[in-house]
Amino acid sequence: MAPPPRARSALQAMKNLGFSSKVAAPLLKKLLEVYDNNWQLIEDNGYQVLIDSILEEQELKATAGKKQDAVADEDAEVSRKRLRQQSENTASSLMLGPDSPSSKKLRVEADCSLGALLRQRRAEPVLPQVEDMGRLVLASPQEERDEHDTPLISRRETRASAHARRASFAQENVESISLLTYGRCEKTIGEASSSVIMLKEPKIEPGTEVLDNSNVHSPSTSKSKQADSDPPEFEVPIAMILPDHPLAAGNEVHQCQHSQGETSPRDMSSLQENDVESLAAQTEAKNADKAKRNGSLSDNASNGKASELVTSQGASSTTVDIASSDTGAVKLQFSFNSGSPDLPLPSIDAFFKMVEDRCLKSYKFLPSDFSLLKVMKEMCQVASDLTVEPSYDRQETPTLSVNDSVGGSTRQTVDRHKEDRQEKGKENVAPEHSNLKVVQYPQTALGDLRPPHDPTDITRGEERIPISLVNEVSNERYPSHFYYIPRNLIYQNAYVNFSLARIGDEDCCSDCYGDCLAATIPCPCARETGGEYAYTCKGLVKESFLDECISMNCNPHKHQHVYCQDCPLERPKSGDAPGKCKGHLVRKFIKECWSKCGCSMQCKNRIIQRGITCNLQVFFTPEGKGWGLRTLDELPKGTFVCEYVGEVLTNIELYNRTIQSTGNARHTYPVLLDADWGSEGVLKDEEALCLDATFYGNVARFVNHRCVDANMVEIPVEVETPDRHYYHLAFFTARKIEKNEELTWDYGIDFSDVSHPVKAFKCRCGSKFCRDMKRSRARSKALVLR
Ligand SMILES: C[S@@+](CC[C@H](N)C(=O)[O-])C[C@H]1O[C@@H](n2cnc3c(N)ncnc32)[C@H](O)[C@@H]1O
Repeated sequence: MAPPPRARSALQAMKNLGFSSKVAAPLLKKLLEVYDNNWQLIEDNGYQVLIDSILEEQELKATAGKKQDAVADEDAEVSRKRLRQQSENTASSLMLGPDSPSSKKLRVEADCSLGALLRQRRAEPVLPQVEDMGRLVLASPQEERDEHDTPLISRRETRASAHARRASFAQENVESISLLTYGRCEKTIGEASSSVIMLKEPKIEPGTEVLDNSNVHSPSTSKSKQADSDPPEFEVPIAMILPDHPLAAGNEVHQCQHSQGETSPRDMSSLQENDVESLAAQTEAKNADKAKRNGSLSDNASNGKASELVTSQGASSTTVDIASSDTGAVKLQFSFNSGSPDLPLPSIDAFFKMVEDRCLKSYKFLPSDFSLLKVMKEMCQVASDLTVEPSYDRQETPTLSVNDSVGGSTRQTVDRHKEDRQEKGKENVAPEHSNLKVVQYPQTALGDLRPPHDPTDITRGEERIPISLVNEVSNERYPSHFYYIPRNLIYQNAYVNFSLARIGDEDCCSDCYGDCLAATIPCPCARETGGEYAYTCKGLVKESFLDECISMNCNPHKHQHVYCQDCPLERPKSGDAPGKCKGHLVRKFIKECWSKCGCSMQCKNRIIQRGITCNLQVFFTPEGKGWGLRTLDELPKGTFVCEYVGEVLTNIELYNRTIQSTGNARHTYPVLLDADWGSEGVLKDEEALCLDATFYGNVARFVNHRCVDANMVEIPVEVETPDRHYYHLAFFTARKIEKNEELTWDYGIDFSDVSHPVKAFKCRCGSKFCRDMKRSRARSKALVLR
C-alpha cells in the first residue's frame, strides 16, 4: 500500500538528505507512535526530529562497534553535511541574506544542533573564555536526572524546539545575542552524556541565575558581541510576574469587541460574504504558493485543518488554526488581514520566536523548553476543561485579541463551537457584541484548583528535602505573593561576575583531592579563615568562629566598621545632598571550596553549597508574627540551616521598590551585602547589592526576628567569586536548638530609626533584650502598675 501523502513527503525529504526510505521509514513510524500521530511535531523545522532520530541511530550503531561499511559512513557524512547546509539555509532564509554578518553565527548554531559545537569551540583559539566557561558548569543533578529519566524521543521534542529557537534566534542581529547571560548547548548525538551549560558573558555565578539579562553589566560586554552566543535557556521555572510588572496588568493584551461568533464586529464590516467565495479560490492558491515558499503560517500551522481565506477590497485575510484542545472543541485561530493580497504571511517560526523573545524580555523567567505553541494548546485545553465544570457561570465566548507587529493585524480567538455548547447543554453565553471580560470563576473554586503553595512541600521539589507548611492558628492558608527559589536570582541591574579566570591559585585548591579537611596541611581555601577551616569535620561551624560572629551581632559597636567616602546607600536619597556614610560592619567570611578546587563534593569545606539538609517546617506563629520557620529535629550548635535566598537587587532598585511599596504587606527584611564594602574602593551603583526575599526567596524569608538572643546567626560565605560585593549569606545555629523550636535571627533593626525606608514592625520577639523600646517601656510600665 502506498504511504499517505505526509509520510511520502517526509520520506522524500529524507531521501533528499541522503537517507533511504529503508532507514527513515521505521523511525518515522516510531515517531508517529510516540507523538500520537501529531505530524506537525515531526514536520517542524524541516523534519528536525526525524533527522535527529536517524543521525542518532547511526551514531548508536557506530558506537556499539557494529561494522559499518565505508560507503555507508561516507553517505552519513554527506547527509550530515547536507543537513548542516540545510539548517543554515533554512535559518538564513528566514531573515538573513547569505552575506549577512550573522551568517557565521548561523553556521555555529547549525553545527551545535549536530553536536559539533563543543568540538568546534574546543578547537577554536579565538574564544578561550567561552571555551572555559563552556566547561564551567555542568547540568545540575536535577537536570541530569531529568535528562536521563526522560525517554529519548520525548527529550528530542525538547531538543527540536530548542533547535527551532536557536535557528530562529540566530536571525536576530549579533548584538542582541551578545546580551545573553548563558545558554545551553544541549546534549547532542555523539557527545558525552552530560548536558553542558554554556556560560556566556556576562559571567554569572552558578549559584545565581539571571532574571533579566538585558542590563547585566560586564566589563567585557563589547567582547561578548562576538558572533558566538547561544540563545538563552533559563534553568528556572515558568514565567512569574512581579506584582508590579506592566504585563501583569495585561497591558499588552488588548481586549476587543467580539461576538459569540467567530469574528469581531470590526472584522465583520470588512468581510463581504459575497466576495468571499468568488475570490477565495484565487487567493487561496496564491497564498498557498507563498506559504509553501515561506514555510508560512498557513503551511506550518495547518495541522491537518483547512485554512479559511477571505478577501475584501483588495485586502487578503487568512484565518489559520494555530492550536486546539485534544478534542478540537476549542481552538485558537489567527486571522491575518494583510491589507494587500501580495503581502506574504509571516513564517510561524519567526512569529513564535519573536513572541517567545518578547516574553523572555518581559517575564524574565522562562524554562528552557518554553514554547508558545504549547502555551496556546494549554489555553485551548484549559478553556475546554473549564467549560465542562458545571458550577462555572460562563457568560460569554472568550476571545482574546492581540495586536502584534507580525504582518497586519493578528486576531487570536478562543472559539467554543456553538455545536459543542449545545451538545453540552451550555446556553449561558454572553449577549452578542458584549465586551470580553475574563470569565469570572468563584474565587474558592479557582483557589482549590491551583493552590499557590503545596502545603506538603513549599519548595515545590526545589530542595533536596521537602519543607511542609502548617497553620494551626488562623485561616491564612498560604503566604501570598511568594515564589520559592532555591538560589539567588539577579533581578535586573546587579553586577555579579564570576569566571574561572578570576580565581587565582591562591583562591582555590586545584591540587586537592577528596576531603580537604582530611589533609594534613590546610589548603589555600582556608587562608580566608586564618589558615584554619571554619568548619569542623562534622560539618559544623567551629565554636570560636561562631562566637565571634554572634558577638558582632550583639555588640556591633565593638567591632571594626568601614566608612565609605561615597556611600551607595546615600546616593538614591535624591533631593538632598548625599549624606554621610553611617558605617558598615566588617564581617568575618567563610570561604568554601568550589569548582576550580580539586576536592570532591563530599569535601567538608563545602557545606552551604549542598543546600538544606535539616528537616524544617513553615508554620503560623501564635504570637502575631505571621509565618515563621521551625526545626523538626534537634540541631547542634554551628549547624548550617539555610541560606538567605532572594533576588539580588542593587541598592537603588531596592530603594525604588521600597518607596513604591504600599506598606500593607508584611515586609521581609532585605539584607545588604555590605560585609566587606571597604575592600573594593568606591562601589558603583550596580555593585552595591542586597538580597530581597519578599517575592522570590527560600525558607529563610520566613525566619522571624529576635532581638539579641536569636538562635541563628548569619555568616557571609564566599563560594564562587572572590568579589566581596556579592556573597552568600548563610544561617547557622548559634546554640543547640530543640526539636520544634522556632528559628530566629536578629535582623539588626534599629527600632528608633524613623528615617529608615522600611517601617519597623512592632516587635513581638519575646526576648528580654528586645530593642523595640516603646513596647519594652510600655511592658515595664504595665509591670510596675500591677
Ligand atoms: C522576613 S519576614 C518573616 C516572615 C513573616 N512572619 C511572614 O509571615 O511572611 C519579616 C516580617 O515578619 C514579621 N515579623 C518578624 N519578626 C517579628 C517580630 N519579632 N515581631 C513581630 N513581627 C515580626 C514582620 O511583619 C516582618 O515584617
